[in-house]
Amino acid sequence: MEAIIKVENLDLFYGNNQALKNISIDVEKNKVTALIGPSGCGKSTFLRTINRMNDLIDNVKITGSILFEGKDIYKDYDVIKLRKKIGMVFQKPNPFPMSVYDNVAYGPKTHGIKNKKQLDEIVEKSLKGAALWDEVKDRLNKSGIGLSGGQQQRLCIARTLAVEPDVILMDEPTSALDPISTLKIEDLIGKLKENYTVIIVTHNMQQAGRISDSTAFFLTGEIVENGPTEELFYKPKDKRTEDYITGRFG
Ligand SMILES: Nc1ncnc2c1ncn2[C@@H]1O[C@H](COP(=O)(O)OP(=O)(O)OP(=O)(O)O)[C@@H](O)[C@H]1O
Repeated sequence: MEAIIKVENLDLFYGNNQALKNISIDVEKNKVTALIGPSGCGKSTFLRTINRMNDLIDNVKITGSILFEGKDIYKDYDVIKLRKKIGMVFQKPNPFPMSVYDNVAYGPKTHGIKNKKQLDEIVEKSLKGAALWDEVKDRLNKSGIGLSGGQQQRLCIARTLAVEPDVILMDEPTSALDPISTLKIEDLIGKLKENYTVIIVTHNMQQAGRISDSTAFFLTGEIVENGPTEELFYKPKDKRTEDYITGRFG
């Protein structure tokens, strides 16, 4: 297996409150890794450490290391460059209040691409990559906010793809969506892993089972167990994992 991200002995404190405890995990390239666990166990906090989103929060202290392609993201990386390589999709679709086209072209433009033909190509490729092109190709100049919730979330995925990341972090990307839109995003995630590495926080264990190759089970800031999704679901090594996946708590 090829690990694109290696997390070693990661601790994170919000003030005096330790939210992540000695997290170590290898994330495999071109796979989907799901992060599961009860509310407040640190899944989102962990996801945010991977593209340094916690840097924006006061009073956060992080020790240990996260290596991305062998480089320490807290020491050897410029944060803007890092976020270009490691993109993020949030729980609630958050398109910018601008046209569908401009939503997708925004990232490449900020990274210096000005040529209209090149931008057109990026927009089309990204919308196709997010399985949205056919639905919006005739309304590229209409507002992104006018799309349905599921389309908005795919637009946000297209926006992320437009800057050609290697890794896509997703924080409960379907929790605000109806079942049909959810299945579309799940199908899409299955396709995305051909070209990208996906790490997804989900509350929905069926979803983790359906879409992920590996799963990490978090509990009170620690990873109790992680490994191939089937093993974790059907042959958990730790009693706490078994209790959680069989619905005994959480
Ligand atoms: N900005 C913050 N400042 C202080 N404490 C925080 C902050 N964000 C999260 N926490 C705390 O860190 C712990 C982990 O929270 P986090 O949101 O990472 O958990 P989670 O597993 O993603 O939960 P959920 O599934 O409910 O989203 C919680 O105790 C939470 O209260």
